[in-house]
Amino acid sequence: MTSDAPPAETDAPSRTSMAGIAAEMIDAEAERRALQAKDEQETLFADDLLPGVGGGEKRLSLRQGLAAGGSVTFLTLMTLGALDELESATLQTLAPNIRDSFHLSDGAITVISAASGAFLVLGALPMGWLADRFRRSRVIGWAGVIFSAMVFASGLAGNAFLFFLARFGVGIAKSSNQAVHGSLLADTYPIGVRGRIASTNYGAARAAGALSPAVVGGIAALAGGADGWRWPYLLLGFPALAVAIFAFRLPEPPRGQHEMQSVLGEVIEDAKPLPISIEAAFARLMRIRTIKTSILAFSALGFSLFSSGVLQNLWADDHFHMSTFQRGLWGSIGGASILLALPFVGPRYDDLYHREPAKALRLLGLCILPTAVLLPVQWFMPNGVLFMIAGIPGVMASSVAFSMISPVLQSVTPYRLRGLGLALSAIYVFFIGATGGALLSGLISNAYDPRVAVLVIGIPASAIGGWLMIRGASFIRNDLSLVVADLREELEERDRQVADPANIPLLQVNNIDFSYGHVQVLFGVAFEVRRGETLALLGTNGAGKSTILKVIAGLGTPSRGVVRMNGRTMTYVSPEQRGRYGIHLLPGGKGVFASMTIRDNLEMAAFRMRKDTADRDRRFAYVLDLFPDLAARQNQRAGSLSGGQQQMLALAMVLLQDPEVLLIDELSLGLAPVVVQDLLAIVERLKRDGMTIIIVEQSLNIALAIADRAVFLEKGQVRFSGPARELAERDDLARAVFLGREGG
Ligand SMILES: Nc1ncnc2c1ncn2[C@@H]1O[C@H](COP(=O)(O)OP(=O)(O)OP(=O)(O)O)[C@@H](O)[C@H]1O
Repeated sequence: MTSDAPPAETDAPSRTSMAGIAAEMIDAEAERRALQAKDEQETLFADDLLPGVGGGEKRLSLRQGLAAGGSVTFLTLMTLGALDELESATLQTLAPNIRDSFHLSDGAITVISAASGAFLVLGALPMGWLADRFRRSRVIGWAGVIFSAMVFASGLAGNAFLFFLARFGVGIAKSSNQAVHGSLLADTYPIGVRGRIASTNYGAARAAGALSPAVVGGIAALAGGADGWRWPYLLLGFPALAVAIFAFRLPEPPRGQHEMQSVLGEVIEDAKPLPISIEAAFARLMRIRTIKTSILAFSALGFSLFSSGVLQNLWADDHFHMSTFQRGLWGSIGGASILLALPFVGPRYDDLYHREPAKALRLLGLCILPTAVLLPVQWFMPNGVLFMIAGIPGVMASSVAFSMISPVLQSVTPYRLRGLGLALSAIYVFFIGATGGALLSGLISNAYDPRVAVLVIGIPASAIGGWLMIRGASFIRNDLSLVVADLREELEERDRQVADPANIPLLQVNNIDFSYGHVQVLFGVAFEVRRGETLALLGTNGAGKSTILKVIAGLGTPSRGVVRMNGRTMTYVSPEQRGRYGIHLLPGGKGVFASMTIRDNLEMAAFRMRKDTADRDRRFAYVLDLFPDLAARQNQRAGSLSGGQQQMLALAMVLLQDPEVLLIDELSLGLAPVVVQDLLAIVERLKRDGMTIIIVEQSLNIALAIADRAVFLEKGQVRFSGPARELAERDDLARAVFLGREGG
């Protein structure tokens, strides 16, 4: 083997000066920024190519849209949503009766009713996860069954604790509404009617919420007595159960079918999607700028919207001495005005989205913004009637904007992540927005008065919410273009797999962009590895070699692009799950527990196999046979081993996992040549045993000695991909490796 001595000693003087190095770093960063800016600009398709946009798409009436997916899904989910809302208002109306029945304090009943909202947020994540993995009709059905059982249980609860537990169940089950319904609706009905479907659903829920106090109060009064409050719960449980049982039979449409139809003209079905890691999904979703800005906008809006009604009533009572009836009347007029406005916003949103999606989002921003001006006008009104009247336009406009949260998110969320995307928004909007806003309003209102609370929170919240929404509008074209690009890539890949099913790569990365915070370090990285192949990843310092290994292992979520194993998408699969599918990473640096013995290190690594002792023994035998040095000194402390031996132990620990794809970051770094030779011999043996290996190597010679193919990365981009020996002939690239080592 030849030496890796750098051939460019003559470059040394210019590089050794600090100023030279600093200038080089500044240049490199400027180049990276330019690349990042270009990357952000690059993906812009014409409007006509975006899903649900432009002349090629037929305009649909709501009736036509519902007919396309069968109206039964819409009606069932709308009924479930309305029953949820009816139930939500039940506790508010019956709170005094329940308090007396269980001999609770005002504080305790308030906590119990507020807790239901928090449980709703708790349930959103699991519901979203289930929605992205399993038949949504089944998830909705089970959630409905639990909901009705818990509603019955609320009515039957013998004491306050059992009542609290029942509320817990109700809250969790209700979160299906946020996370699962939106996902199923998006895939059942065409893109062009999403706005109208959302506004109709919202209207039905609001109407049910408005009717609830009368219905619930009426039933409780009819039943009479101290336990009269139980009857509304017991009666509500029956229709909820009936609709839930019906929901099991709802059809399950292919995920993303309408985007695919619109963009590709056909539907690609992933019959068995791999489980999605919540962390990875959230990381990806928050990289989509339309999602990030609109979730923040709706959360800001939630800060003022959810507590404004209570504060308004408190002020009307304290300041204008309005009676309960008067306040109730104005509340109903306000609610009715929202119901009257909803039939306009849905069609308008759909219409604008069809023509130019950015305009649809801007419309929502423009609905939110005026509240910032209307609030001070309202809260300085001289009398109660004017105060109530002036409150109507702002709440009406903000509420109709709020009703469009689902269509906005549905449009840009990758179809595999719809459930989790909606869950994410529920967490932000209901927990941070509603609960955070309520807490803050409560604090300020206690310290000063409701007017101060509204002005201090409401004005900035509406201004920020509106501004963010308008800002989000400028991102949507790019984000929809990325949806198009991803779908096209998926179709190409599907066609390739159908045409040549015997030749599906074991591992594939395509179009990978990755950023640390705002700093993008990978730009459209793509390569493949076939079964049994050894691929060397080479490149200059900081080119992104370790980062792409992390992306393959699931330790980093790309902001764009796809990772596939055996042709199946695993971009959002957790690192642990990838380990189960056979992807294992030997990271660079120290990978052993220094204070533990070799044996204990290995035992730790084999923890996952503790139940299957036969498998565990087989793997131990294999690994100890590969590393006789380690086998001979199993009781020695790992920290007392040489660097090379520690590297062997780290490798042994990974090999215990029985990897199908082994990712090695910097096998030879800092090790003596003789140790490197030993390690290479082991890699050769692994190759013979059929293992697929991706190895990051600084040394070109080592890479050439073991790799079948090589990929050369520079500044986050693939500069070369091909047989390893061809890379050796590329003088420019080979030199870059040496210079990179020198410079870094
Ligand atoms: N955790 C991190 N946070 C922020 N930036 C990071 C992080 N890790 C790496 N980077 C940056 O990302 C870029 C790619 O780093 P990476 O470690 O993947 O490169 P590499 O090709 O493996 O380099 P080297 O050979 O020097 O290890 C570099 O500019 C690096 O500074």
